[in-house]
Amino acid sequence: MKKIAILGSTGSIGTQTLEVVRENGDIEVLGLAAGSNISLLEEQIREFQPKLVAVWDEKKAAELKIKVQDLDVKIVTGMDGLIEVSVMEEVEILLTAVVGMIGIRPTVEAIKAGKDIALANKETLVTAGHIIMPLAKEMGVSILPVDSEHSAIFQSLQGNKMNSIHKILLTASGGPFRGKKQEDLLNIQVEDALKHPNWAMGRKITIDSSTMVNKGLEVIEAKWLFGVEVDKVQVVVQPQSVIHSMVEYEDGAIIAQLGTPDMKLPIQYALYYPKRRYLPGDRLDFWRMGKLDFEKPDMDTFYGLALAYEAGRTGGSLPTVFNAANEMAVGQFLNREIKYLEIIEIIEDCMRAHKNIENPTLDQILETEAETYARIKSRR
Ligand SMILES: NC(=O)C1=CN([C@@H]2O[C@H](COP(=O)(O)OP(=O)(O)OC[C@H]3O[C@@H](n4cnc5c(N)ncnc54)[C@H](OP(=O)(O)O)[C@@H]3O)[C@@H](O)[C@H]2O)C=CC1
Ligand SMILES: CC(=O)[C@@H](O)[C@H](O)COP(=O)(O)O
Ligand SMILES: [Mn+2]
Repeated sequence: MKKIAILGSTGSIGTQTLEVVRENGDIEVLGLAAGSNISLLEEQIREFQPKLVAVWDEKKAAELKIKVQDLDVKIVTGMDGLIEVSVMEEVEILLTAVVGMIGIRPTVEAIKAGKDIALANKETLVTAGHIIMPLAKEMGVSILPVDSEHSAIFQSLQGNKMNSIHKILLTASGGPFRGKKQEDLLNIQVEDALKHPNWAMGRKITIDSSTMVNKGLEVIEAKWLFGVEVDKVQVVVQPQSVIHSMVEYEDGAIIAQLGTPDMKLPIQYALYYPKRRYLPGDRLDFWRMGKLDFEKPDMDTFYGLALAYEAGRTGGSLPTVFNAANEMAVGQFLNREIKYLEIIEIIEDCMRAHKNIENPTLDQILETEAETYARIKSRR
């Protein structure tokens, strides 16, 4: 039995991970963590019987304790709780699927404790990749990508350890507003932005896909996972989301991973790497698929992507500003406090105001996050 813990078990990736666990039957879930959805957590506890469960919200944790008092499970709270789950002694792989840079400290502590990381939580790598990747190397642990594009790149790199990457071709759906111009986006409502053309995902990443900030975060994520400069990562809009990403080698050969849009494949690949296992679900049918399209991203309209390249190229604390500003601005948009186009205006404003720190420590990253939040709050 493989032993895992999951941060963000009640979310889109977390629940799909538990489906993979259920379908395979040979993975033991020792720890779970979530924010506040205790009704789903109770169901998960009853089905998977973890030893330790972290709930961010203290009141909800107290309610959950009462609900599961008939079971042998310890409930912990807050950041200490998240970390306790992340470093559980018997856990081999920690799947990180919390949303946002809240995942940094648990991920760092898990690596220090020698756990392999199946990483969906891209914001952690975007902001702290310069700490996480060398630490993982030092500790001899693997960072296994779960994000679909990075899993595709990782799969396309298998058997090519001796060959250097000429270019990464990172595919993008283009989101629900592909082909639109700034003036078309003036009155976009939350419901419009939450309609992703191909993927069913959590709310924050769905908004990020619509602004193409998701692709920007993924460019920086690729920089850290695959050790390439951001300018070697070319974004290719592939509206059908059939080609999940590609690697071009020095001889011009391009190797890609294709499939239906189903996150269970990258999740399962990360959990069983390097083995492939049977996965139920739809297969690509080339006779019925229709045509595949390819486009250049419109970085004038979706200039959050251009800002991400700038942040990734500059490095230091600027990617933290890019990410933190986006996290808060997306939250405000989802709460209907700001207009859609303000998301990117806020990111740019925060980036322009920031004095970059070249090689920030963990504390400096968290201070930069707090300063960015304070700047955004002072706008109103
Ligand atoms: N969904 C997808 O298909 C993909 C997602 N990703 C990445 O994976 C990550 C998760 O995304 P997704 O599953 O869509 O997000 P969701 O919003 O669906 O889920 C987020 C999860 O994190 C939990 N959570 C939130 N805040 C805290 C906290 N403070 N402490 C503990 N748990 C917390 C939530 O708990 P609760 O429900 O109780 O609030 C929930 O379990 C993101 O970084 C995203 O970018 C990457 C590729 C694809
Ligand atoms: C499923 C996944 O990995 C998401 O990050 C997805 O790729 C979002 O799609 P776009 O950002 O390309 O619209
Ligand atoms: Mn992705």
